[in-house]
Amino acid sequence: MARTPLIAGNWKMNLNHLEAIALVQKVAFSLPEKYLEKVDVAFIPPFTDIRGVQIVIEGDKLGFAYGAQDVSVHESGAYTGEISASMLAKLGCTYVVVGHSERRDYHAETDELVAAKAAAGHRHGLTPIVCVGEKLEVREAGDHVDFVVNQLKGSLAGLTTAQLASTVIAYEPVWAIGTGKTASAADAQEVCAAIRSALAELADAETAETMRVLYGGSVNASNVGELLEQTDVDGGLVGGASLKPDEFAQLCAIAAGGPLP
Ligand SMILES: O=C[C@H](O)COP(=O)(O)O
Repeated sequence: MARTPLIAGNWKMNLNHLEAIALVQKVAFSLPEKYLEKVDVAFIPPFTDIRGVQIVIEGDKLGFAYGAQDVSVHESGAYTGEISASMLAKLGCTYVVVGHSERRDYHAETDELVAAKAAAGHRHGLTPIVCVGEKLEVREAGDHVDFVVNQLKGSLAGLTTAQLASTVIAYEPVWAIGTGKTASAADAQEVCAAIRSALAELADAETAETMRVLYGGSVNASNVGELLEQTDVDGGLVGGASLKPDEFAQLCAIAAGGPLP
């Protein structure tokens, strides 16, 4: 089954709304539209940038998707500082990232909360990008596959097969995030394959074959090609390199099968 690769640029807490518009325009200028027939490209900006990103993408009819970095489990009400899935859907978001390791670490997010956020996204037609990944000590102990599979099962608990079918998984080893240390392509493949097997148990083999499993952690234009050659790696959740428009455009072009001219 051929899965269209997805490259999602997670800007984290970078770029104000004016810088956001400029970055999307620069990527659009550098990346000819024909590449978007072979790769799905999404921007995941801070909440305050989403409206601007929507306006430039819709106004210029750009073939990009966009989404948010987090979502509330609640529908509405007295939850100061939170953003609901219905608000994101109304802004035209396709994706919402849930369970990023920075949320798990700095905001004590549990698997249970991550699963509830994924469910909240699904209630409003958003595609959750559910992040999982082990810390260095877990990998050094050789427990990374078991750890990630358990974390995955907890973070998807309660989702139906239909919801799983429209969920994206991102494997991000924590030790590779923002460190310049990428997992080797073989390491990424090992865990992404284990994730797909677990998805086959949670849903069924056919559904698991259609689901996209991304790798994240120091992905750049130089290593994305080898990562995407792996059978079970279907794209990248890109942090630092997504803030550099020329590099991000090149990275997307490589994911589409050929570098920019
Ligand atoms: O969400 C993106 C990841 O945390 C990867 O970030 P990075 O590419 O800066 O390592």
